Amino acid sequence: MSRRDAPADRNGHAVPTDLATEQRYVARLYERLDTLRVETVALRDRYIRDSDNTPGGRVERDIAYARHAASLVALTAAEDRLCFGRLDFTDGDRAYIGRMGIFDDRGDHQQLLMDWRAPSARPFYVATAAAPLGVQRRRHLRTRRRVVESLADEYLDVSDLDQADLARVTAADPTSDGPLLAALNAPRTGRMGDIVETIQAEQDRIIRADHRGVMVVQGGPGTGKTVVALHRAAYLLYTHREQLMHRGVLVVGPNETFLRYISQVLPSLGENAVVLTTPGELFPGVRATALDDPAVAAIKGRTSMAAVLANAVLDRQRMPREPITVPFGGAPGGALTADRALLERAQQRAWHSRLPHNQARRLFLRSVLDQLLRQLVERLEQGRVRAGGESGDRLVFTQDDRDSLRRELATDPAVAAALSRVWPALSPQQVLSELYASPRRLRFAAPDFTDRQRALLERPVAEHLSDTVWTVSDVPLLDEAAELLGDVPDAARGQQDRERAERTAYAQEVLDLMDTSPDGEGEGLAGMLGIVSAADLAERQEELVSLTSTAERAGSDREWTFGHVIVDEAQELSSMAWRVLMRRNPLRSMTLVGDLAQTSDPAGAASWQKVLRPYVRDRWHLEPLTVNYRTPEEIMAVAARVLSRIDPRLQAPTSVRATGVRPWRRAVTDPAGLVPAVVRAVTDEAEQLGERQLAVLVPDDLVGPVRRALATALPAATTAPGTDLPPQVSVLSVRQAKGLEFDVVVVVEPGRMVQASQRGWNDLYVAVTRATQQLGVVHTGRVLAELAELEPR
Ligand SMILES: Nc1ncnc2c1ncn2[C@@H]1O[C@H](COP(=O)(O)OP(=O)(O)OP(=O)(O)O)[C@@H](O)[C@H]1O
Repeated sequence: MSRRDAPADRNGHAVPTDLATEQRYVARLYERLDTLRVETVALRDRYIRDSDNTPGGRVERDIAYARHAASLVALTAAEDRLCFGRLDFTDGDRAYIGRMGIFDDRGDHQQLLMDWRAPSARPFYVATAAAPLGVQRRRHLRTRRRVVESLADEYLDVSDLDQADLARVTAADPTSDGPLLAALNAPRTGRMGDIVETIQAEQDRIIRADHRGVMVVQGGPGTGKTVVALHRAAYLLYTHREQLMHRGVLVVGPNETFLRYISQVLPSLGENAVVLTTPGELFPGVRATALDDPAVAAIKGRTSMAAVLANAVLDRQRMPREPITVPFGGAPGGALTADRALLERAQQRAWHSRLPHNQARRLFLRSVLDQLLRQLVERLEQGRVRAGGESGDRLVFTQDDRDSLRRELATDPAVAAALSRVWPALSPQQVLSELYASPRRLRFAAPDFTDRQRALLERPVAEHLSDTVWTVSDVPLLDEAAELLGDVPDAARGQQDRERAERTAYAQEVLDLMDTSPDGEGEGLAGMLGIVSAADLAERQEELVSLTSTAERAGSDREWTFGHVIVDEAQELSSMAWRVLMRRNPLRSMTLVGDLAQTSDPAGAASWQKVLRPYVRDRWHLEPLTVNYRTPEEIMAVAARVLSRIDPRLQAPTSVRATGVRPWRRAVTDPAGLVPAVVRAVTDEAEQLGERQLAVLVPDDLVGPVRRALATALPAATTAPGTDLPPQVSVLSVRQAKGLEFDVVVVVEPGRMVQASQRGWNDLYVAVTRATQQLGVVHTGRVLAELAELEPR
């Protein structure tokens, strides 16, 4: 394969005519994009103006609005670097590749631009000189604000070129980086960008793989796992749009900082039917960010917690030994009695149904009421008292009498109060917080745990349930409890929950209609949809779009199941968290990306096989990624030594580039001088930072002190620029830095990182692989042998 960086003459100078030709073509594409935008806005607005104000008309308008608004988002997203490639085939054909498909509106509606995800665009990513797939030349176009700035050509098949062309081709600029290296060397912005222009062949294979089944993408740091997973989401939504738009794609990332970091990738690819979430948000209504101590997290993450929760619910179905007095004014003596035998009969009936707790409760209560009614009738009969009649006559109850007595029993608040504690309606939050708060309940639910393990789970109950601080490890337990409890009856729900359920139901109906009724007939929905009045519709349109978006619906519905699930940093999830994700994706259509060598969570994975076997046995496949696009060779050599401490058999990924800059280390003799030394080192680096981003990665307990010291020394650099972007210099723990990258990284006290937990070497491996350009280490005491070769400063 031969590469040139610009259309060059014999001396390697750009050929202006090529640029001018491409500029003309690109201008035409933008002209068409502008027209499409104007047309879409007009269509969208016409629906608002012209639709009639009947319920059916309103539904049709809402749906059309949502559709056109989504198209507009995609058209707007395509603006930046709309066209970035061209393929010239040996048979004379030519295709331009870009962010979306665009067709001519004249003549035979020829395709002007091919979506990068289309099957015919594939050679742009995978054709090589050895397997050119009919491609003679691959051209990369670099554009900025609609202007073509440069071109880079690769000739895959030179056999048909004439002498002049061949001379041009071989006059490549040997110092040229090519589009991939140019992208990798560019300063980081604090947000991940898309890579549609430079997807590599091994990545393309993963992005376009069949969506059915479970695929695990295992690769070392910087091999593009995250970025590939996101492009795969965009590819799947394009290829299986009908199927996936409706159910949506779920992307799970380790924390909110990470989600912010990747948040622009899919919108820049024009895709919005994706729900981005963290493991702490998988249970609707709870947004957990707090972390348990590692020992507690390890216990909460075990599969055996599923049995503990089942027992905890069973505990709430246990019958009291002593009979219960049920006050009822209509009974002789003013009360009935529910003894153990009566209650156990009702319990058996409820268990027999195999329904979840809250649904089975209805059967339980029904059975108790039936038996109480029988008792009441018997006692009334035995009392031989007939209302208004003489004593001594036998009382005869008709079916109507019985029905009305039953109604009285069922609606009597005193009866309800007496029975409410026997098989109570429960929310997951109640079950879990009351379990943690009671050593007795814990003993019943976790008989196989040691006293110490149970003690680790103990926690006092908050004054109000809504004040409970849930941890990330609690979330799968809440979900598990919800599974065992079934729908929480309205009385046990909070106001917010109720509102959310209503909004979800509304949006779902609108969406169902989009699916099944193109002419917008929706008379059955008339009442419900009346909540969107014609008068305030204009202002509510945006809200409606978000209501009908997959994210809103799926985020508020625990039973929502996704068309495809992508998990990033998948090695960090506990066994209990996997159970939640599998429930959200019964089809088992999943892409899991991770690196077992980077596992730091105490409940995280040590083997993919172990994680997946319970759900898919061996029906999953592994795709390795082996090239590191982030970390230069010099830093990777350090990382490889750290990796060998985790497992000497593991192979670090190969860096795609070198920078010539050696990583450095600075030893601090007096531990009290550590923070000032970090400040000095970072200040030195900051002077040469320019536009670049720097991160200081520290042990957890140093986050506060180092952050404060740097905020004083470098106030401007450590303040977020007011936009959504992070500050130029950030101080993070390793856990917070997971999945992120920075131009320059300073690692503080690696020795302490290693000792901080059982997976300390994994943490250090993550820390030293975050930099795209330079790595420095500041340490007290003796340097770790693995870092001894860093250049002393
Ligand atoms: N084909 C590509 N073209 C341009 N940049 C790429 C390409 N592949 C990967 N990159 C870049 O390499 C960097 C690392 O990618 P990414 O964060 O996806 O790696 P990762 O495997 O998820 O890393 P980690 O395991 O450390 O989180 C990112 O900046 C990404 O944009």
